[in-house]
Amino acid sequence: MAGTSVFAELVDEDATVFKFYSDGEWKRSSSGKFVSIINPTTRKTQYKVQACTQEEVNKIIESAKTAQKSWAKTPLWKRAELLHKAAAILKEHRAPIAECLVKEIAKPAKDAVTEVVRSGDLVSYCAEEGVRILGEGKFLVSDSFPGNERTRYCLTSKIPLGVVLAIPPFNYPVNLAVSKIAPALIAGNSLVLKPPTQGAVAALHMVHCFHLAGFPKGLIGCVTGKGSEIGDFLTMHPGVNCISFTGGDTGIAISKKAGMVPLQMELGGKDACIILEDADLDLAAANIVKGGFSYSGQRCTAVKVVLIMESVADTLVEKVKAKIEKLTVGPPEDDCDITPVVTESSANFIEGLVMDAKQKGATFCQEYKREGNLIWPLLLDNVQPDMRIAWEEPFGPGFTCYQNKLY
Ligand SMILES: NC(=O)C1=CN([C@@H]2O[C@H](COP(=O)(O)OP(=O)(O)OC[C@H]3O[C@@H](n4cnc5c(N)ncnc54)[C@H](OP(=O)(O)O)[C@@H]3O)[C@@H](O)[C@H]2O)C=CC1
Ligand SMILES: O=C(O)[C@H](O)COP(=O)(O)O
Repeated sequence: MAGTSVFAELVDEDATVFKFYSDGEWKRSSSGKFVSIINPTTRKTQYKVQACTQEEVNKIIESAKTAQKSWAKTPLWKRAELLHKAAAILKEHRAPIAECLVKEIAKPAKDAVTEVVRSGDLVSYCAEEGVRILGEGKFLVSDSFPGNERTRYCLTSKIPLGVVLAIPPFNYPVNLAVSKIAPALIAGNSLVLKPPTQGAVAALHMVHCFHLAGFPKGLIGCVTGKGSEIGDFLTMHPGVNCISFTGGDTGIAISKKAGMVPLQMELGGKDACIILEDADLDLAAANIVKGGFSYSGQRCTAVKVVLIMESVADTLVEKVKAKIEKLTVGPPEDDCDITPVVTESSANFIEGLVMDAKQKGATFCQEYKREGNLIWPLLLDNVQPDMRIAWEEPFGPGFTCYQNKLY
């Protein structure tokens, strides 16, 4: 269970509020304020995390700055060894972390376990690749450019940036956090994590696995609080040397405010699947449904638009409809295919796109159905360019649009 056994020190005495991680210790915020994490299925408060203050953010960044100096001098093999250890601990404790993913973001139970295991594998992969890539350098000579003799030599090697700020989104709070943490650490940087509010408790458990692995004090910090409240303070902080962000339009705002630090931005999208006349339609239908509806469409890689050649469109739509009928809809604990979307505001946003499409004449292949945050899978045919859903990212169960006339 979350916050028990090796994770007991993450929670306060009454086991409801999770602490933040600073200078190698789990702490309560002096703010005395908390952020509630609402279970998308029950729509009740599941956990609470600390609403950290600006002073606490300053302290975490200061510790990260100090710790990074000696970490940069730590041999590569030693950095890799610690990462492999963290990966093993993460995988060993997959059950309680997966439970958090089920409760915080309604990820289907099996997929939640997969996310944690995959995260462990990614940490090990980064450790291995890091040893190879960072161990390499380049030797350049000067006579490659006209007019120059071979009288000068240049050696290049990769050096760390310093303090990396990592901000992942809710849909993979563990996997998209370690995909920032592991590369940053193996390269000799320190790391400050601001997890998404929905998914913060899973992320805190993951951070504890790095703590248990024995990383130096202060090298990793984890600050909790609403992005809208502490986000600007973090992203504009002079102690931050690099920002790695994954999420939606928030990334555009961060890019404008962040100033002269390297930015890594993985933002939203509108992924298209193109079906040609000679396609294997059974295979295409299976992949469209998998791509469009896994984790209820809340993946940046989800299939969101399908462009089909007119001659095969009707046959393919029928095949996709038949597969949609077989999807199970319900709570993540039952490992249903379609589970509640992450927040009520996400569900409202999705509903807004659907109603706009309805008003403008899209064909509904199923009846639209919603209960709380749970939205039944829906396929819209004959979507036209003036409909919002043709362009905006629903981040919800399917809404794969068939634009028969676009080919
Ligand atoms: N390209 C890619 O690889 C991927 C892209 N995505 C995209 O992510 C989006 C869904 O994720 P979602 O979590 O809703 O995205 P958001 O952009 O809403 O949030 C992402 C992160 O930013 C934080 N945040 C919010 N406001 C600020 C701020 N002012 N400054 C700094 N940080 C802030 C959030 O914290 P808090 O939760 O506290 O608000 C969260 O941790 C979709 O658009 C999807 O396409 C998702 C996965 C992969
Ligand atoms: O960014 C995302 O949404 C995830 O990285 C998607 O990963 P997947 O396509 O492997 O599920």
